[in-house]
Amino acid sequence: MVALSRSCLVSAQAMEQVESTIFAGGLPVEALMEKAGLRLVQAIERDFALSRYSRIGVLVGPGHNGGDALVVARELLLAGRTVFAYCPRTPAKPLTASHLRYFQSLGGSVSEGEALDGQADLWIDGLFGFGLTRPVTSPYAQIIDRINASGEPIAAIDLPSGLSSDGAVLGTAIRARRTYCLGLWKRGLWQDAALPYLGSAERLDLGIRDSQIQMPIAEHLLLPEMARSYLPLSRPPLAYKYSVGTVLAIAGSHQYSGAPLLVALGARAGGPGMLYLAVPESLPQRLSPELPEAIFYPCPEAANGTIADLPLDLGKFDAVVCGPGLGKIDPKLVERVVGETKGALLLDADALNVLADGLLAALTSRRAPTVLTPHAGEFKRLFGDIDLGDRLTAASEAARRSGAWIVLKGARSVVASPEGSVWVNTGGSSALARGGSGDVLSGLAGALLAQSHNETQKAMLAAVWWHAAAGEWLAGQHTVLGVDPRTLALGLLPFLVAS
Ligand SMILES: NC(=O)C1=CN([C@@H]2O[C@H](COP(=O)(O)OP(=O)(O)OC[C@H]3O[C@@H](n4cnc5c(N)ncnc54)[C@H](O)[C@@H]3O)[C@@H](O)[C@H]2O)[C@@H](O)CC1
Ligand SMILES: [K+]
Repeated sequence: MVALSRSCLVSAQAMEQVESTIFAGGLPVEALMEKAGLRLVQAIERDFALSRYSRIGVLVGPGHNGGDALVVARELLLAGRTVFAYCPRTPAKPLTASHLRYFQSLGGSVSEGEALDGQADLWIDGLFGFGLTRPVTSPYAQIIDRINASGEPIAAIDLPSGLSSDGAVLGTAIRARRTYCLGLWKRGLWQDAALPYLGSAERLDLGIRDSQIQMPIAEHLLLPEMARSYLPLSRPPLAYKYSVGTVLAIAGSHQYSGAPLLVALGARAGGPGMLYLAVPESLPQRLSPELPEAIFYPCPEAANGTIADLPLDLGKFDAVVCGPGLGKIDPKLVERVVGETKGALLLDADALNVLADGLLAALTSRRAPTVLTPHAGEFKRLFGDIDLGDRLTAASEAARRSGAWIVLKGARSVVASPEGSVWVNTGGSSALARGGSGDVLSGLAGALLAQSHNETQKAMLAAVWWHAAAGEWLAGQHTVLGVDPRTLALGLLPFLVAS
């Protein structure tokens, strides 16, 4: 079991509660600040070859984030580095003020209003942490914009200043090279909106024990080691093809005649016992050479090249994937799929669009797990009144309303369970921002769902992690331009073997 402190995502308020538990337990705030500062110095020395920098500028804000920064500045000074503190306002918090005095007592130089340009070739951002409560204004906004514009690397303490701990960018924000989050992950760092500011992020452990995290935690990082531990799904020695998962994909149209192949290749990597494809009748002869193992249901076609009927029993599959490339299919067909599928049902792409209004009502009658995999556009059509500014809350609210699992795809995909848990994927690459990547995910997820006997959490967390991590891995080999959906699907298993 992964320690809660490693995976949990907290708001500023939750962090304050944890810190008050720590202080009430007897640790002085000064000690925690000193510990944070020393952890920061270690990490900064590890990540930045400090001897390469001629002048290190430490931005000191009015609160304890500034206090952390001054501990770092003092330790760098004592290590013989050329460092100065830039402190635009007298510190509001006494502890920060005393660290400023001590830094100066050691001969540390402090500057206030001078122009910043060219003053340093490495900046450490201690302006604001999780105490930021309103958009940054003068003089901080100008300082942030000038430092960003300088192009010099910035190491951010706890959060890039200007980013709220819930993820909203309040005005302007530091664009960090590296962000060192203290103690527990602040949830805002994992909203897509934070990505341009975060740089690469690391959590610095401050020795917070799970017992000190007393509030219920609903939001977690989808830690790679946790998702990886789910794969490959266990397979009993006495398996036979029908016992290890049967998955049906309902996909494709004349316009999107390749979608069924992408879904099937994604499913294949997931290792289902049987793979079935319900596609427009003109497609099988093109698809079957690539998919010798697939069993086809050729479906009558409508005038617009979409599936016009589904001549099959939808109740006999462990999992059904419906949506990729369906085009403007008759909504009644999707309603039939929702009504007649007895196993796990994953709805993606056009199945989501076509049912936008009627979908949610239809889902409530289902007993087996349902998974919706919208990207932001599909999400807006389905849940238009839910604000996507906070993707974690949005996915969770949609899951609660629909009673379905929600995979809100994006730079960092969010998985939300109907019971209220949320996971944010840590990986991902813009290499996957291509039509068809989602088809591969739907197929892979469907194959894992077919074998997971209602352990939907395992199947979905494994699928989302696997798909994104494989994409990153492949981008390393083919560049971000070279991960077309077919390369991705064919790379899923080689990635898993290598990881
Ligand atoms: N509380 C603690 O014991 C510890 C806190 N830590 C550090 O302290 C930070 C939290 O410290 P604080 O709660 O003092 O707050 P911050 O240092 O994050 O914010 C500074 C102060 O700025 C003020 N402020 C908020 N928004 C502003 C705005 N837009 N313009 C101007 N001023 C604004 C607030 O009054 C706040 O107290 C954490 O992010 C972390 O870096 C760590 O040292 C660990 C120990
Ligand atoms: K900061």
